[in-house]
Amino acid sequence: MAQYARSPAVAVIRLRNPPVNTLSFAVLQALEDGLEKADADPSVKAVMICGENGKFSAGADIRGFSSPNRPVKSLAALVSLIESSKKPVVAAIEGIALGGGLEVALGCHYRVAHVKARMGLPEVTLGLLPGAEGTQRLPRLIGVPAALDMITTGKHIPATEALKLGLVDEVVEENTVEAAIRLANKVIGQPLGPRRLSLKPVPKLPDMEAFLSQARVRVKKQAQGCLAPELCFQAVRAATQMPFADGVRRERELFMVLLSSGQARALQYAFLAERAAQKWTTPGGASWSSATPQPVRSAAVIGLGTMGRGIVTSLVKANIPVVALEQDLEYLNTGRKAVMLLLEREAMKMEVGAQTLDFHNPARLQFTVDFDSLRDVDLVIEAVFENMALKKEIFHKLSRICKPGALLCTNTSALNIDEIASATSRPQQVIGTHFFSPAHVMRLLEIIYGRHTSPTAIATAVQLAKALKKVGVVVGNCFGFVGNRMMFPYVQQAVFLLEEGSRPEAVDRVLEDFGFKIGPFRMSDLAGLDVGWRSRQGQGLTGPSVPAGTPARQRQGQRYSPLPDLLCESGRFGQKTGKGWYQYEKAGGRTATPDPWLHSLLAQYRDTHGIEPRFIDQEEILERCLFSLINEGFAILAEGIASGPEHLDVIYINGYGWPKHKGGPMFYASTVGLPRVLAKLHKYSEAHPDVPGLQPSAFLKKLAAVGNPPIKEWMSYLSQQSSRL
Ligand SMILES: CCCCCCCC/C=C\C/C=C/C(=O)SCCNC(=O)CCNC(=O)[C@H](O)C(C)(C)COP(=O)(O)OP(=O)(O)OC[C@H]1O[C@@H](n2cnc3c(N)ncnc32)[C@H](O)[C@@H]1OP(=O)(O)O
Repeated sequence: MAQYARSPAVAVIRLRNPPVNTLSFAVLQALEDGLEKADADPSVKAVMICGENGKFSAGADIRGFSSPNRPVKSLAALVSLIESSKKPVVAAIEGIALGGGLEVALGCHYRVAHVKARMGLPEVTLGLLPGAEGTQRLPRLIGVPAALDMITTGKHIPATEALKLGLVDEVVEENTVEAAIRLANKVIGQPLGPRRLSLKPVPKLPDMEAFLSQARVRVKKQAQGCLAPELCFQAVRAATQMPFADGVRRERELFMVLLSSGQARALQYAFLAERAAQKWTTPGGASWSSATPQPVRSAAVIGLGTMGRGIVTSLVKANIPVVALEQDLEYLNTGRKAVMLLLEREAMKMEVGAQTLDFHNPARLQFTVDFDSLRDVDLVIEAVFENMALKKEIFHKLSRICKPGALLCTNTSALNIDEIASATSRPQQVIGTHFFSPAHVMRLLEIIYGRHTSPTAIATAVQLAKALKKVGVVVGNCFGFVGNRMMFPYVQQAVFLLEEGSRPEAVDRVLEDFGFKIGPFRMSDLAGLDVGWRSRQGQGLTGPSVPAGTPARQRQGQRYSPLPDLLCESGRFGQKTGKGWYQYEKAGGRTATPDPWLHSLLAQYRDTHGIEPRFIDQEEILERCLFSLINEGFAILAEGIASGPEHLDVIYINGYGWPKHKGGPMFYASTVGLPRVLAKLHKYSEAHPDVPGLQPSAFLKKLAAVGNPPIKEWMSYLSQQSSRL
């Protein structure tokens, strides 16, 4: 757990807890034992602390925070013990020093970092604050503005920046441990008082009060309903107002508030859910543990519309050479200009000193209208618009042109992967890669395997997601896959609520107050109402293919709302036309204003269809929208489309603006309590029997019958009893 060695006057304590040297009880105990041993040995003149396997430490064990057997051993006491050592202690930081790991380093008298190391106090992203005196030591070391920035954002900073801030004393390109031992030998006998951060004053600012009050406004704005950033701010402010010991007491009080909060539980769950979702499996038995990805050394993107441009940008940023293809020169030139603009913006955003984007080099980025240029690429991503016939034509061509091992990806948000694959002679290499707009910004990549997709193809797509710095979530093939399939009932409820008496701005407000970045109507306006309209036309739900005599508000015996179709028929496609569920300052405008035209359309519509409008309260809006989405999630799990609730939550947090501090829809359901979700769905489905999305799924009923089992146990109920579902 921590190895003790000598070199010769320097005691070397190596933290050892693979894979990232988290500070378990055993590690803390071993560290304490090592310090005592070094203290007791007169031949030891200095101590050096480093981590096993090129990593200092990722901090406290996140799984431990929610465990009833949480270690009682205080990390803060150990950090104080390090600081009070009479022999100089040097930290050798390789890889990462995060959270409690960095706090240990702050207790040391000197810090040496490898040039590739990263440091940070990411506790805020887990709903916590640096509770081992980090909020008191860091401002004393690097000043309040920089400390506040690190602590309230949780960002990781590279060693070079840490050196500039004064967080580390030395940055080395070679052996960090040797450099730290050298430094330890050098400082033997030097006074330690000035190196003990708890004894230092917090550096003054010309007007600390003014700085803090502006910073507080900024922190609050960025927090978007999250409690931890505000409490992190309060802890750092305490450092500016109180002596060290009092500041530590304040830090501890604030830490305890956060530790017991639901937000911290949700954020810690979200961290672990993201890791769990990387461990994909399919019902056919393919799995992350046995599948090997193919290398992707070059890629092609077909179609340079909004999605294609973002995908090209993403690939270039990941240093993967790209061939970008369009159907003709006019589209190609428009696409090329747009891609270059995106890349120039991205290059400007890149860290100073980071590798530059090499996008002017034709060997890295080539534009073409010639399909033959795709002959040698390792992977193709087709990103043309959602039209099955067109996609099949392209895949047929690809299967003739591309080299035998090439992975063929389709960027689609709903279309059937098997049907697309059927146009090729190699369906095992066809896979869905559903990017989210803007594709070079959004973290989510939904990876959809078809009936014939090989495990290698899945593993390669997952590897690609990693290379693009995205979260790849592997899911099965069904209409809308996971994200959009769960979104349909949610948006449907939002529209039904309008029919019954609500307004877009009322529905959006409730969901935005809940924490969504954007409510369903503002989201539809942003995405373009015509997208859904085309899809409904394709499904025969609206347009000339609807049989004469079909009731306006019914399709196949189920409730249907033609309201979105009516808007599209009046040319209201959302932001792009300046009018949708809201009005905008101009076509392409972004400021949504409630629209009296729409309000009178709603009034007329209700008159026409004999609907008596009623007041709909916030609770009903929230429950009908969220619980119908969650209900679909349970159906998806029961069908084996996703292998666990974590997958659904990761998709919603990273692709649909679900508030991370509420853990994702399935986690949220577990916090509400499954019996309560079920009871509400029963209530609403009795009131609206013609809405299948409100009828509780069999899996939800099964789980709720047990009570409210922990989310990590849900899938075990399914495998035991799936035959009866
Ligand atoms: C009376 C109450 C007393 C309570 C006592 C509490 C005292 C509290 C005092 C101080 C507060 C200190 C708090 C903390 O330190 S919180 C932790 C802060 N650290 C982090 O947030 C780091 C999180 N980890 C990461 O960012 C990354 O994992 C990474 C950069 C370290 C590595 O990234 P990558 O190489 O991409 O690998 P993975 O992310 O896949 O991780 C590999 C593996 O490691 C697991 N893991 C990583 N960090 C932790 C961790 N801190 N705790 C537990 N597990 C961790 C990760 O889950 C992966 O494992 P897998 O899920 O099994 O695959």
